[in-house]
Amino acid sequence: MHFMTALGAAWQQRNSLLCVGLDPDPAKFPAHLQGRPDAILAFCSAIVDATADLVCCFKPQIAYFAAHRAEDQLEALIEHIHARHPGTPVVLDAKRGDIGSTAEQYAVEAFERYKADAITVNPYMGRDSVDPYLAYPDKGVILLCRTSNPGGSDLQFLDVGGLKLYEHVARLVAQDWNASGNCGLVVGATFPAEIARVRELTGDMPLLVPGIGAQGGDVAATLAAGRTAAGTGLMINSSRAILYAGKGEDFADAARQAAIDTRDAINAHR
Ligand SMILES: O=c1ccn([C@@H]2O[C@H](COP(=O)(O)O)[C@@H](O)[C@H]2O)c(=O)[nH]1
Repeated sequence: MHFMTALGAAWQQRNSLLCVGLDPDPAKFPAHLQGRPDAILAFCSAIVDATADLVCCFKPQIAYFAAHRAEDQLEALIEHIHARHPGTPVVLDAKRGDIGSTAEQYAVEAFERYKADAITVNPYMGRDSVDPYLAYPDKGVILLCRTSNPGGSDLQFLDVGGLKLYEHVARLVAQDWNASGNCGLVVGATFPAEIARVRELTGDMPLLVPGIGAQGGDVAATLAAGRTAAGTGLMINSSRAILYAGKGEDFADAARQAAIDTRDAINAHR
């Protein structure tokens, strides 16, 4: 199924714009999982099973798996999501960016090895570095635009001929790169004014919005700036605030409650 079709269905059927980010840090795992060789998979699967009915997508961040030589557990986790929670899109947060021949390998890794439904990509090496991902028309290609970190302003706020660089990226992607209708953009919840500007430039393009929860982004301002007329258009990510809501054996129940609270806080402003 096309990523955008699956995302649209998840928004409607789950009545949720919440994306749960899967950033497993073994140092923060509850004691009973510590030391298990499959701890990352066990932790993430429990979070997924506890929250799947509350989300429009999951976003595993590849660094948290690769850093612990746990790519096999990432593969198994995505297989688990597709098998147990069909119709739940998986956005692989990899922020890839390289010349075309290398990008082809990254695209195979994301879409064929991991079977992700979408990937985050850094657009700053230009169109030919993104084409290998766009060549999979059913897969989502979510390009960094206005990132949530303070240092994002160093480059993304530069003036490039009357527009800020992030505005240029938003317009370029919306008007040129999105021929297959499979592009989205990353815009941080920490910058609601820029969410509004990106929404203005891109129509109803889906926006992946990290930065609520641990980074302190404002939910109400995010919704006011970024929701579409249909009250959707956003994948609002929270990772640490949900994953580590509890520290004990009931960590998945605590994560579920945190996800319910976050989904409801988002829905209160749709
Ligand atoms: O601009 C960006 C792009 C990506 N991220 C990623 O989102 C999550 C945020 O985690 P929290 O614990 O909810 O802060 C993480 O995987 C980042 O790599 C981002 O924060 N900002």
